[in-house]
Amino acid sequence: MALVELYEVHKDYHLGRTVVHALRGVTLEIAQGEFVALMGPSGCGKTTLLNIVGCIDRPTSGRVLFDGTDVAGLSDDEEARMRREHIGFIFQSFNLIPVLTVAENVEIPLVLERRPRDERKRRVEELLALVGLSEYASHRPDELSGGQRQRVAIARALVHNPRLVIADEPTANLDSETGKGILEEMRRLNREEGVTFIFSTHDHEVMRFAERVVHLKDGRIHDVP
Ligand SMILES: Nc1ncnc2c1ncn2[C@@H]1O[C@H](COP(=O)(O)OP(=O)(O)OP(=O)(O)O)[C@@H](O)[C@H]1O
Repeated sequence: MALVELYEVHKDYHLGRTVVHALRGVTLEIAQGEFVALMGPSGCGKTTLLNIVGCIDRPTSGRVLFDGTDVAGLSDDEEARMRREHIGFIFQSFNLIPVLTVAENVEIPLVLERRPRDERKRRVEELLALVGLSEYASHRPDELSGGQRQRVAIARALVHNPRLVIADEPTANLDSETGKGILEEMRRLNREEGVTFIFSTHDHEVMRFAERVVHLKDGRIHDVP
């Protein structure tokens, strides 16, 4: 059963009189439990596509279904609830809240879902251990390196057991060993807990971890022989 379905998705951006065709008819299905890498050169539309898959942005034309529901038919509130409960995000620019501690940043999705305090504490500890940041729980993001901040963002994306995690270049700011560890953890969570992952990358090394690679070029999916 497909978790996400895109049919003939186009996305145009208007810059003054110029129209940028960021996506030019993307049809893609992602099944529950898949581990998918989205590869392609800078500017080919990876971030645009991930934002549409994650219901952060809407297409100019075409259809997007999440778990069989046409996203176009949802109100803004319903769409926000779906994102909050079922999707975790990892961005290139970590998007951490600077006045909160590392543990509090990771806890946010659980607070939004009103999970009990004990469960929140346990999950946050588990996730910080998973990304190797247990001893930084009470630090603030500006006391961490870029790589450590991204690992906090990864812990936050996974903490509420989402069905889908969308990661825009999750390893771009990590050294190769740490990046490998993060991908192995993502793959483990994918296998053991059935979380579906789609992540973008430039890095061909990353392809070793993906069970499926989708190649994007000039806003279109293309097959690589
Ligand atoms: N908000 C926007 N307004 C105008 N043009 C945009 C906007 N966002 C993206 N674009 C354009 O759409 C195209 C696709 O951009 P996108 O960020 O999706 O590519 P990408 O493959 O993620 O690139 P990178 O790997 O460098 O992050 C590019 O030509 C970009 O300049």
